[in-house]
Amino acid sequence: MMKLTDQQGRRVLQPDLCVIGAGSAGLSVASIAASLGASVVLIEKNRMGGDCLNVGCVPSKALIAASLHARATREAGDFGIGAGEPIVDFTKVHAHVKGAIAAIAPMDSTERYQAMGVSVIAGEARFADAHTVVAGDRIIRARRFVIATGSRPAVPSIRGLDQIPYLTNETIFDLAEKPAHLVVIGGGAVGVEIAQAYRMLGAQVTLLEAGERLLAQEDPEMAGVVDQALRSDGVAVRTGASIERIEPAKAGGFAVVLSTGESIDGSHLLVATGRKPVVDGVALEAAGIASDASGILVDRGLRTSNRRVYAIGDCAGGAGKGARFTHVANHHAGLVIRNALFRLPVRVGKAPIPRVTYTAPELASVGLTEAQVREQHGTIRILRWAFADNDRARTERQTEGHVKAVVTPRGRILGCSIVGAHAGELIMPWVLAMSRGMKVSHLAGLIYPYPTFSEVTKSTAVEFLKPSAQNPWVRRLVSLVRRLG
Ligand SMILES: Cc1cc2nc3c(=O)[nH]c(=O)nc-3n(C[C@H](O)[C@H](O)[C@H](O)COP(=O)(O)OP(=O)(O)OC[C@H]3O[C@@H](n4cnc5c(N)ncnc54)[C@H](O)[C@@H]3O)c2cc1C
Ligand SMILES: NC(=O)c1ccc[n+]([C@@H]2O[C@H](COP(=O)([O-])OP(=O)(O)OC[C@H]3O[C@@H](n4cnc5c(N)ncnc54)[C@H](O)[C@@H]3O)[C@@H](O)[C@H]2O)c1
Repeated sequence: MMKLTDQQGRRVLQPDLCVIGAGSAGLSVASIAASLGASVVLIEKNRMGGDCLNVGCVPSKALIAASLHARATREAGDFGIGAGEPIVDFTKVHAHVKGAIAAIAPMDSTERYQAMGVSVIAGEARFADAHTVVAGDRIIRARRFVIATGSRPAVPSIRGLDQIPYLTNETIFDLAEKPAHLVVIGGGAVGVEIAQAYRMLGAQVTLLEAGERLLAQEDPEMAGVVDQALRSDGVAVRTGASIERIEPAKAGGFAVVLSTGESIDGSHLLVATGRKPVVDGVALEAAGIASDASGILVDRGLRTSNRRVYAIGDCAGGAGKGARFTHVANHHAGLVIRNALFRLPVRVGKAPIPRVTYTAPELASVGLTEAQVREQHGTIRILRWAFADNDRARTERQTEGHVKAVVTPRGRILGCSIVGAHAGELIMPWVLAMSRGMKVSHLAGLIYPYPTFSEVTKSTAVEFLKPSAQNPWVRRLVSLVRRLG
């Protein structure tokens, strides 16, 4: 990489790629580019690993893992194992969550990236002009820039909220005590995952969702199973909840007052009402980069209004706006590499993107929901298979949930949703089939090991073939062959 100094003696770096933000998106693009021999500068103003490692996927899944152990202890009696109400030490649960972060952190560390040949700069990056980024005393004039500044919690304007010390995903994983009564505002992925985890760990939990149902992006039939699971775990789920105000309670804590006049007292408040892209702090305007509420505006090639600059991951808006997941950030990174380093044309939005909500049972989906399909397609077939009819699920007493696949009459897969144990793992054959244009009959024809949960895929796919068994021609053929001896 070329290094110069400017008139004020500041170092000027001239790498192939300058990446702003070392979260899932930025790290991914930096590591692939470096492995291909490109010179890369990576700038991070806070913690390496971004949200996913520090305040998102990793701590939430570690918390959920602890909560599943608590649940398993409660249910051990069903298997003939003496147990009972688990003793949950919240200090140790907190240590486990932090331990999970610490175990993964070296993978995202400055040291590892520097060893790969990436120049890592700790500091805030700001555009000085269309070709230049400044970070501390460094000036970076890269061939291409990638903005990967992520997203932050979107906090709604509820009267009195600013008077209460509320939690968001940025602070809840620092909690090392049992909340007497956790009130969660927002029934999206963050809200349902954390509400259920704390409930399974023994806390009283109320979940307030303004909409008519939880997990609004998901098929209502499948999200309904998660809703029921939360309720039977003892989470007080309140959909259609309109919050009037929040005020300090006389006995300490706070009271959430609904528009019905009902008041709900709580000790800890989690705000999980969505995310908004980080578009400030980078001086986008200095580089002629447009943004709006959806994020930094990009075209289908993830390029911003400044052709030398891409925006990827949670901060991408326009044609790049969609599901905000770590695997989407990684996918964006791959597209940018192809375009920036190899000049290959790329198009975001083509690949089927799976999504998983890590509740118990998990909810995983890919492609279109039934309602979306009914808007766009004529005749369709819905295939279902219940976990209760899977032998492994029966042996493990995990019979809750089902698979629902939406296919065309010719067997093209338009979408699949699975709610049940290991749904996040079980969705992958459906993702593969959709990505490669395979039909549902291909999934029916595979050999699945017995007894596995993955047989739910075979059973669902075989449902597609069942009407053929009733076909009079098939029956005539069978009787003809029988007569041949
Ligand atoms: C509670 C929770 C649980 C989640 N669980 C999952 C999950 O299970 N699976 C999943 O796929 N996704 C999950 N997500 C979503 C996932 O965390 C995000 O999609 C992912 O982190 C996006 O990566 P990113 O790189 O775009 O942004 P981020 O991870 O937010 O990284 C952006 C980085 O840019 C830095 N930055 C910002 N501005 C500047 C600047 N001017 N200069 C230098 N650095 C800057 C920030 O400090 C940050 O480190 C979860 C999110 C939350 C909140
Ligand atoms: N398992 C995963 O992959 C995972 C887990 C957590 C988060 N995420 C990512 O993070 C994103 C953000 O998650 P999220 O759950 O914060 O947002 P979300 O947008 O998915 O859900 C927010 C919910 O809050 C509700 N809401 C908004 N204002 C409200 C109010 N005043 N009162 C009551 N309810 C209100 C909305 O109706 C909505 O249902 C997700 O879309 C996803 O991309 C992914």
